[in-house]
Amino acid sequence: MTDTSKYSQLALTLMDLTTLNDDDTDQKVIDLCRSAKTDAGTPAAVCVYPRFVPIAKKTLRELGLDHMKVATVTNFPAGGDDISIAVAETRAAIAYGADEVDVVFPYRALIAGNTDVGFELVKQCKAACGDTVKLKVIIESGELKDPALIRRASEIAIEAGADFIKTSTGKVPVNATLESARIMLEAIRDSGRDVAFKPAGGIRTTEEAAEHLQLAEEIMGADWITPDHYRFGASSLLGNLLIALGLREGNIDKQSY
Ligand SMILES: O=C[C@H](O)COP(=O)(O)O
Repeated sequence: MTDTSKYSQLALTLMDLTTLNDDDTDQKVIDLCRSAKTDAGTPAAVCVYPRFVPIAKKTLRELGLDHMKVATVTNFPAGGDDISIAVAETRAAIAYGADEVDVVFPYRALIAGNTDVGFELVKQCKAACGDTVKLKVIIESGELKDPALIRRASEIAIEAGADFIKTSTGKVPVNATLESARIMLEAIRDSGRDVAFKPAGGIRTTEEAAEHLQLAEEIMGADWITPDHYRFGASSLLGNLLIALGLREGNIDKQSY
């Protein structure tokens, strides 16, 4: 197996196959779920807005893909600092049936020097999730910009109980970069805790996915990279991985998933 095939196959199984668009509909979410059934296996999860969690669960069940998780987003994408709103949205997402909740960290508050609100927001959202629902904390690294702030946000999220730390919403100019990924993976490694990582936003090509995976191998070791520890948040990567695996013909620039 070539490196390209190896990383493409691995990336596919690590993907949170995502649609988070204002014009999402039940049909678009059904089509997204259908696209998850490939000859190379399935992504780890689909990620949709909260109101689409029930249709995603139902569709995956009908497709025989119950093993796939349904993730959703809260406090998204603004990352406001009202803890009660973030917690209420997280509870509502769980009530809809979400297996995983991606909550946006109040990154603007951190930029303004407030470390407490981020800690408390993550802590209370994790308490709402309990042991069964995974909490992924989006630190919005492209807006934090300063490496020290990216490191600090990662540490706060980890200390407050995040199951995953995630780079980005995909809704700001700078999303997942290798530089931010390195800082966040090192924060996970240095914490000594069993916390996972999700680069998200702007990852479209097999080469970009492979570069992220090689970085994770360097910092955490190849054995660490499983769906319990690593996800790609991506809306336009699957088609390119399938082309790289020889399972789909086409031009990578034309892929919708
Ligand atoms: O969490 C996932 C991101 O919103 C997806 O971003 P993307 O559309 O750039 O792949």
